[in-house]
Amino acid sequence: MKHHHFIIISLPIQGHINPTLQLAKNLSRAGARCTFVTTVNGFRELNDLPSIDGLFYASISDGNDGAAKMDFGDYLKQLKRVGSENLKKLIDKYAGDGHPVTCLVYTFIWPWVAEVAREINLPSAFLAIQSATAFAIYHHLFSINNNGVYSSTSEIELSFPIKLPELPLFLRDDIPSFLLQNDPYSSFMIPVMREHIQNLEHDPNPRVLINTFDKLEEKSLKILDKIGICSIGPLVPSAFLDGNELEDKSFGGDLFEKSETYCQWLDSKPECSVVYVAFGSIAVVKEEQKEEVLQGLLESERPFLWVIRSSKEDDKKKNDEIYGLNGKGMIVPWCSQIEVLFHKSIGCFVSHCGWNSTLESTVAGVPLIGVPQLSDQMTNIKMVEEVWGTGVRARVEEGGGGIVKREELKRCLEVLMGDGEKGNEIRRNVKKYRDLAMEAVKVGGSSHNNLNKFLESL
Ligand SMILES: O=c1ccn([C@@H]2O[C@H](COP(=O)(O)OP(=O)(O)O[C@H]3O[C@H](CO)[C@@H](O)[C@H](O)[C@H]3O)[C@@H](O)[C@H]2O)c(=O)[nH]1
Repeated sequence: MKHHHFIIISLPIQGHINPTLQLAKNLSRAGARCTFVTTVNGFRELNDLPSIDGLFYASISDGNDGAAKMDFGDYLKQLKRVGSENLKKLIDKYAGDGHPVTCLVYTFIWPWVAEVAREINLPSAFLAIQSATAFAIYHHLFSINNNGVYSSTSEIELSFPIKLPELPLFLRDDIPSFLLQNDPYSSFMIPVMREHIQNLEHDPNPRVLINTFDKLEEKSLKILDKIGICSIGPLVPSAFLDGNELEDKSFGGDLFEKSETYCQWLDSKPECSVVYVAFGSIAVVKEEQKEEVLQGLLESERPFLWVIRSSKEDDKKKNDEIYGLNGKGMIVPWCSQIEVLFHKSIGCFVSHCGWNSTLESTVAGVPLIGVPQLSDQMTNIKMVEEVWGTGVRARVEEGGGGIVKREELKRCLEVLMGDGEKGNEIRRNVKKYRDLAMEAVKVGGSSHNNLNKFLESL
């Protein structure tokens, strides 16, 4: 194999860092040199960075090293302006040090990295860290070649349902929320996604690596064939895929401090009895929603482990005081989610359905109850419920302010953890997709082969 040096670049957001860093680990293990890059400010926050031969770390300034509060739209413009100059300097530095960079890999929000690569004559690859289905929707709306409705402007009202070959019909509630003009993120996410898709369309040799696997999203991947997509997922620590307990047991690069106390508590619970609840690293869950979840969990009388983000020990104590759990459940500020999902006591995952959480529950074989909050989470739960049959979406009542009520959560828990036929069917599907995920990543599997083909193509 040619000696590669990849720069792999990610925003310091947990849902972006985890798959990106995992790809860097996988490429390093395959013999390449990889430098994982994020912003100066983000880099300071990262804990437990993995130490692996061939894996290095660096940061570039985005012009906001003091992390001053900024409008996100303005921040993205600054990131492009300052970040592209600093990225070029970093690449020059490595050339001078005798480690010339051979490929730039970038994730969501960094579309301009492809332009930097073109300018200095390097290949680049886009690492898509959401589902192929969400990506197929972006492609449908933004593609110039397909005359997408958002390809030149976002002023046009979308009409529903959105039809994509061989996929279910997508209604307003099923597409990534920032594609709707009244969404608070739409004004900057729509231009960014347009830039991503159209950059790939203008590239004579586009390369897209996506964190999914063929058998999970065959039909969505087929739609994306023309932009050089190949599935290389699930990107999760290898110990959970090959059963080698000794190495690679966590993503590393945590932005939040993990609690240490929950493992023993989980060990004390019967198999498949615990409800794990977590809403990822971005969504701010409304107090009213938290109260409904809490009451639903308490009334369902099942033990639960709930992540309520907070980095301070004080806040953790406060949580316990506020919620008065009396040992019925446990609230932690952060945990190693992948380890929790693989714990034998976990019976179901109440999730916002971020793409990483959705994939991790698939690999761990844990059924999902979706309480989507924003972004691609709506699309993910639609696929979970209607295509894969690996979970259910908790419904909100009309006029209910978008809040899932306690009765609905109890109903879903009964479906997934009770012994009815629907629950049995969901558990069978979960097992099927877990096995297919394991097949995809093993030597000779589709994701394993695709990563090798990518390396050979450079
Ligand atoms: O206590 C916790 C909670 C979460 N995680 C990890 O944090 C990541 C969370 O990622 P994800 O489930 O994708 O949620 P977000 O962090 O909210 O991710 C954002 O980014 C994703 C990728 O673009 C999108 O799919 C989501 O909708 C978006 O909210 C996962 O790897 C989890 O294992 C932990 O390790 N410990």
